[in-house]
Amino acid sequence: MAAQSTVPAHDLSQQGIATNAEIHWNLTTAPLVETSVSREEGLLSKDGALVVETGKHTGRSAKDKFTVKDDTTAETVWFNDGNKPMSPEHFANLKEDFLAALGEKETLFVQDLYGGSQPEHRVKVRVINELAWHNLFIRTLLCRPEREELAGFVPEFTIIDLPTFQADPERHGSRSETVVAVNFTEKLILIGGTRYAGEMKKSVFGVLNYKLPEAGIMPMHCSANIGPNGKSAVFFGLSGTGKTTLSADASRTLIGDDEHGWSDTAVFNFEGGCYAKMIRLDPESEPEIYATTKRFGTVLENVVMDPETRTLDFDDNSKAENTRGAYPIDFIPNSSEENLGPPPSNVIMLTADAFGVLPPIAKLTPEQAMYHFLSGYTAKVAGTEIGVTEPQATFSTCFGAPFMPRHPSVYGDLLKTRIAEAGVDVWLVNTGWTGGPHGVGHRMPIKATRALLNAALDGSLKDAEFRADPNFGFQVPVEVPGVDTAILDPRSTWDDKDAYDRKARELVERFIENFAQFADHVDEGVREAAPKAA
Ligand SMILES: Nc1ncnc2c1ncn2[C@@H]1O[C@H](COP(=O)(O)OP(=O)(O)O)[C@@H](O)[C@H]1O
Ligand SMILES: C=C(OP(=O)(O)O)C(=O)O
Ligand SMILES: [Mn+2]
Repeated sequence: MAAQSTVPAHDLSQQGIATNAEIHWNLTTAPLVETSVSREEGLLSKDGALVVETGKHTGRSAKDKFTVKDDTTAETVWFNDGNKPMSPEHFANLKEDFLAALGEKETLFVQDLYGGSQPEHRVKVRVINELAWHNLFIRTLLCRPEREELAGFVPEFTIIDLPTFQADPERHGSRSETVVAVNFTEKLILIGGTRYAGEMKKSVFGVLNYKLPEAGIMPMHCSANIGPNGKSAVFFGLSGTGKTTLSADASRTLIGDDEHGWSDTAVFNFEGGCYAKMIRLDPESEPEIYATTKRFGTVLENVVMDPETRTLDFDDNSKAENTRGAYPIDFIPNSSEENLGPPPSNVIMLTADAFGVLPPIAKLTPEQAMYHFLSGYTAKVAGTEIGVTEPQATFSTCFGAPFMPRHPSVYGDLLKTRIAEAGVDVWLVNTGWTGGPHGVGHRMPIKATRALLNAALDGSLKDAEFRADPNFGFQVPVEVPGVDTAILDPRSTWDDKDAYDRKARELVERFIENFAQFADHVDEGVREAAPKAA
């Protein structure tokens, strides 16, 4: 029995792709799971999740990402070490070899999907996969069109994803056999040499981050949810800072866990699914995410499973530190049906400070908000990017430099306008270390972070007594009901106060050094919002 759905009028041949492969168009979850298992791409867990391995690449290959530099992008893309240029000639070679590889496949899986839940601002994306489980992944992660929309679907962007492709640095201008190449003129993205599925969803993110500012929409690397009072909050943060974990909260309606747009009328999800870290997943502090691991339709990457009993071991990091689970957004019980909410009333900036210097929460002025948004400080936690094996302090502008094709001031100006228009409150939240730096102290308890967030988001925290942080100048609450007062003052949690002061000065120096590149792009108020050197 062939699980075949209608072939869209605009098929691959119309895109210049010639192949004799059997093409599976827009298969739904069940046939994709069946096909993945029958092709031995993965195994079912005892509760029905599909468990797969990604092999060598268990995280994004940030250093292998390229954007074609041509007339479209020369002036609009901010080329730098994280946004590396590729010549049109190298891309042409790469495309030729990708098309040749497609021609030789026996089977291909294609999904037509949307990036973006707000109809006026979404992008139509076609994803062509050689692996059934990759096709299931991207169908799970992006927004799924209604069945009747598929026959007439004409993609704007196309992603060709071939994990078995081996790039050749000489012929393709790549750095290694792995390549993620984005061409904004041809609206084509080529992903080769990696089975880490997250590359696909983050590529669509890059497309929207490029496109939406032209329409005045602020694209954001953030999670988002809606409180019982009907007000939305967004949680900016780099990988590992807690976007996914903290946005899944029984008392709030989830909009999305990773990528959103802020339009005049809404905060809307770019995606239709979530991609959670599974390592050491604790059913008590993350019950909603834990429950998704026991469902048919969830895809688990690199989670270790007993091949006989098919039970999962979330504590085993022998395949990866960055173990992942992909599930549709409605697997989280309290999630928004429309995948969107009203424009945010609160903006949270999450940071996982490995120095243990920043307080667990602070209130920012609009100028401090701009300063911290452009700085994008965190400590990268092991796993999501290759080569990062222990936490390391890093500045990634807009809390998402690898995904932001344009100059940070483009996104900064959008945020500034949005914050001013809506009169939103902005908070900096440290989900990182307390009681000392990484290695001495410990990670902030999730319970404490949640309690502080709830106080900020229900408005009660605004009535607390605040003190100015001596190093950063932002306002830190002195006491919050239900939270251990001691953790509110990071210095008090360190045994060695001199050591704290030294580390704090070191961190301040690093902020100042990093911000120099933005000084000319911001007004005096934002420069004034910087921490002061000793
Ligand atoms: N206080 C905390 N707040 C948020 N996450 C925490 C905290 N302490 C530990 N964690 C862990 O840190 C990780 C955060 O990852 P995740 O929520 O996936 O971040 P992101 O979505 O921003 O990449 C999770 O594994 C979570 O269990
Ligand atoms: C999917 C990713 O996002 P995050 O770690 O922020 O959840 C990633 O960085 O590969
Ligand atoms: Mn996440």
